[in-house]
Amino acid sequence: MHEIDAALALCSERVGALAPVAQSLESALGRVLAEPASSVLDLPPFAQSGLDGYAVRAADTEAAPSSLALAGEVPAGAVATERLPANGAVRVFTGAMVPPGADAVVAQERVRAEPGRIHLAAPVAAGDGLRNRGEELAAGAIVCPPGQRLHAARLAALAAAGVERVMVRPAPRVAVLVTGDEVQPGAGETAPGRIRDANGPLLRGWLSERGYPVEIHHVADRLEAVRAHLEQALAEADVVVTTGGVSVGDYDLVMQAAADQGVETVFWRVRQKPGKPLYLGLAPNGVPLLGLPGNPAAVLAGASVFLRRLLDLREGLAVPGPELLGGVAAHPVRRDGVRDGWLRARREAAEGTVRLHVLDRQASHMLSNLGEADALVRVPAGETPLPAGATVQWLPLD
Ligand SMILES: Nc1nc2c(c(=O)[nH]1)N[C@H]1C(S)=C(S)[C@@H](COP(=O)(O)OP(=O)(O)OC[C@H]3O[C@@H](n4cnc5c(N)ncnc54)[C@H](O)[C@@H]3O)O[C@H]1N2
Ligand code: MOO
Repeated sequence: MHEIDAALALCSERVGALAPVAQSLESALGRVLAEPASSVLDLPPFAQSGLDGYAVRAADTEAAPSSLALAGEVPAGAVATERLPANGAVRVFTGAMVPPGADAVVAQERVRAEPGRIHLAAPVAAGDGLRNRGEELAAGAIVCPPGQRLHAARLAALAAAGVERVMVRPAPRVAVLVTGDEVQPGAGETAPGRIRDANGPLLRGWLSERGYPVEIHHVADRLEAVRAHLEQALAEADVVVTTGGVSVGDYDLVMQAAADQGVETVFWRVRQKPGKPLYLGLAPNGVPLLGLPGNPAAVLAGASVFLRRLLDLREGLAVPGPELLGGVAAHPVRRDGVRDGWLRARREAAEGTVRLHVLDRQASHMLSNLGEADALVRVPAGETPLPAGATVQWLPLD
């Protein structure tokens, strides 16, 4: 049996990133950068005013008080072609090009203006109120290193730097095989001996929420059926996930079918609850196969922790998830003596930390506390309950 962190480390060792593709900036939202993205422009691209005011030559204001003749206006977006005359000032606005010869901008609140002239009570220092060309970044400098996910703010930084196309890893396509003859997909009356499918909707939703294309297949508990679906999934998807059929029962066929497809076992069984009989295989074409146990709570924890890691690795993320946050237990927490737990909890923001209220109904086949739960708390195995106030790690479920 593998420790959680050792199993995650095996994922990182064995699972590689997808080949990069070129994409327009607009379509790259949420993708991971595969190559450094460098600025096309000097930033700022020209000497700009940082204020609404007057562009001046600092030396002309040294003998305070001073009086300067107004020599025109440059609104933002216009080109300043005229050189600033001696003892002159040019009206400028925030973001406007500063005329050649000016080396400072004085805020309009600091001058007394009259038609054709401004009066300054105090000298202006060279550089005041100016944004110099290239002072933030020179053209060619790296704006974003590879391995970063392109969220909206990063896209904005790249857009400002004149970047139009980026090399990114494509969103992994995920195939999900929901196994189990007892599982009844879709609507209608539930037949005797059968249960409603929870894992299909869970994984479809979890993946869709995160922007991954997903296909769900329901597969009968027959070796030929599992084999056939697996063969197709491994050929067409970038990550394959199965639910059910990874334990020791006579109808637990996933690992057998995987071996028949030449899939190598990376690990089987992790010291965690839920989700002990978790399986990771690697197909000859590099596609990882994550075998999640059928119990829906094990699927939720398996997606939040292991599927998160696999997707991030396929996308070449520099620091692959899951990203565990810090918090404290709001109450004493009952725990397993042997296996670390992923417990469903309600979180509450409190004085610079997050208090986690671990909920009832934690068994692996139960999902009904998710009406309330919005966090998954990692609780280390232990003989005694974890005391209230103990530091814990947790993951948001939303
Ligand atoms: N003799 C042993 N039996 C079991 C062991 C063991 O070590 N020895 N481990 C238990 C643990 S822990 C888990 S977890 C389960 C995992 O078993 P499988 O991965 O083979 O999953 P299944 O048996 O197919 O299903 C488990 C459970 O989940 C229900 N299920 C399955 N699919 C769905 C679905 N799509 N939606 C809702 N519920 C689903 C299924 O009906 C079962 O109740 O094995 C234990 N057994
Ligand atoms: O590991 Mo299983 O998911 O505990 O019941």
